[in-house]
Amino acid sequence: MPFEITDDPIIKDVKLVNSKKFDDNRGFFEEVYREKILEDFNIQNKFSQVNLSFSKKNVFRGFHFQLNPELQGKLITVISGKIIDYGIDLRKDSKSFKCHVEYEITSGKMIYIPEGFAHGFLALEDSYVLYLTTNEFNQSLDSGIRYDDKELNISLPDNIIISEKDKKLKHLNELALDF
Ligand SMILES: Cc1cn([C@H]2C[C@H](O)[C@@H](COP(=O)(O)OP(=O)(O)O[C@H]3O[C@@H](C)C(=O)[C@@H](O)[C@H]3O)O2)c(=O)[nH]c1=O
Repeated sequence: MPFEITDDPIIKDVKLVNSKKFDDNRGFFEEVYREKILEDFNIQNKFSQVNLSFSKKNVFRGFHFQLNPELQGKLITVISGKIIDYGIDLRKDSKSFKCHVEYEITSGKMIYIPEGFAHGFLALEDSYVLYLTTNEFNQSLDSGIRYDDKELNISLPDNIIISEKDKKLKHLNELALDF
């Protein structure tokens, strides 16, 4: 089995994936995506887009989500560097509504954040982050929550670097969600 896949203990739909790494004197090999195996573990396995971003140490991107009818589930990994990845459950009928997960992700580890979640990450080092999304990007449906919203119970360091766009995001209680 090329992957070890586990559920988050609280928010079961969030999955942690460890890839089997084949090291040899040339370097290493590992699989990033295999349709059938993801399906067996209830990870939505039809992805429409693959993204790569580079973030300098202390950059925070988030907390982002795409609105209906083009929600985005995300399968996230790190090519080099180290991030803390966050997923916030925004599904109104979920027992874990407004709860979040946070995991350190490095090369060889992946996290699946389902549709109906906001997503963000903090770069603990200069980091290349690669992620697949279940729907294509649609700027008119792009949305997000302010990084410092107290309701989220997520405390980020004071020295984070964020985009002008992310500084202007709204608080959770100002957003109309229909997930
Ligand atoms: C996300 C995205 C952005 N863009 C463009 C829009 C903009 O001009 C530029 C930078 O966009 P952003 O500032 O939104 O990039 P960024 O802050 O990295 O946004 C990403 O953050 C992480 C946490 C996610 O979960 C992603 O889904 C996405 O929202 O890239 C695309 O063309 N396609 C895309 O899929």
